[in-house]
Amino acid sequence: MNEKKIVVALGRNAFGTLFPEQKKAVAKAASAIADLVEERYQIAITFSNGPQVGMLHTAMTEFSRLSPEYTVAPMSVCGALSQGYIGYDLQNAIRTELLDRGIFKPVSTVITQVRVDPFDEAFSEPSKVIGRYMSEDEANAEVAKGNYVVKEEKGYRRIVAAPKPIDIYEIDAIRALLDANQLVIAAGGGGIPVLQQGTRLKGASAVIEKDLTAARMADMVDASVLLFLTGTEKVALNYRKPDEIFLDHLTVEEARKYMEEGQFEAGSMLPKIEASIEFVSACPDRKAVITDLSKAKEGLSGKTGTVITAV
Ligand SMILES: Nc1ncnc2c1ncn2[C@@H]1O[C@H](COP(=O)(O)OP(=O)(O)O)[C@@H](O)[C@H]1O
Ligand SMILES: NC(=O)OP(=O)(O)O
Repeated sequence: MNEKKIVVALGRNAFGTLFPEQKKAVAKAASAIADLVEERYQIAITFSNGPQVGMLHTAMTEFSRLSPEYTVAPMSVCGALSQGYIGYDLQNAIRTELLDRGIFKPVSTVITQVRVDPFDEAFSEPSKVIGRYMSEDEANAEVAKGNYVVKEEKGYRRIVAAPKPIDIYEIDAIRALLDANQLVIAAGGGGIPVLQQGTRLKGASAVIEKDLTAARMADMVDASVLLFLTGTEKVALNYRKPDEIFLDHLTVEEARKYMEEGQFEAGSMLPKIEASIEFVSACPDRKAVITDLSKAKEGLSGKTGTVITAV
């Protein structure tokens, strides 16, 4: 048996946003995961939730406006809803894909809480983009409700705080499932952000960057590979410029240098690079791989993707 433990971080293109869209999209992710199961990896999966958590929060807020007997759902609850709803579609799709290939392997989703620091500066500087694009009028309405928005090329988006993940409360359950060679989906959407108050965990109004939680989880289960399945086959320098070049390999030192040069876009490629640096720096045998969702197997075997190693 291949003893390699890997953590796979599935990006937004694995899901789409709306219910039917997501159901269709997860089939592709399920196929990528099944390929890795066939290679006999022990796999923990985490996933994006930015569009969905925004959609759920808007829906729940509107619902409470229309039916005042229902209270507004806090962002942490919407994070939990998104974990359950995306996890459900994903575990179902993976189960079917595996059975169609003649493989029986239990797949489960763990509702996962992640500790954040109440004094994290992110709480006073919202930066995490969630939900769909909005018109200027819709954006103004959000601001009037006390929410934050940012203007992007294609319109306005909501932004929320993205505190750093510190600890994963359900890590023992995740480890136990991995050790039992079961497929585990955990810390979806970066995990539900919680503040520890004695024995109580209080949901925080935030959405954690899932790339950073993926690195935390990969470290805590002592994975040898952290695999980001996203929308690009390789990381680029001079992204989308005439002199764009795609990278096969990055050392931590090179990655830090390019980060300082501003080569990686905030909120998209930058957190993957930061997460990769954090994960591989802790142990020289580890590697992080960034590649396209359709190239999972090739990325892991070193045929494509950008590999990040300590040296
Ligand atoms: N330097 C870069 N090299 C390659 N892709 C980049 C770079 N900077 C930004 N990107 C864009 O970032 C995307 C990945 O970020 P994003 O879609 O936010 O992540 P996720 O797939 O985890 O949801 C890529 O598909 C690509 O379009
Ligand atoms: N939680 C999170 O990082 O989601 P996105 O990848 O969709 O931004």
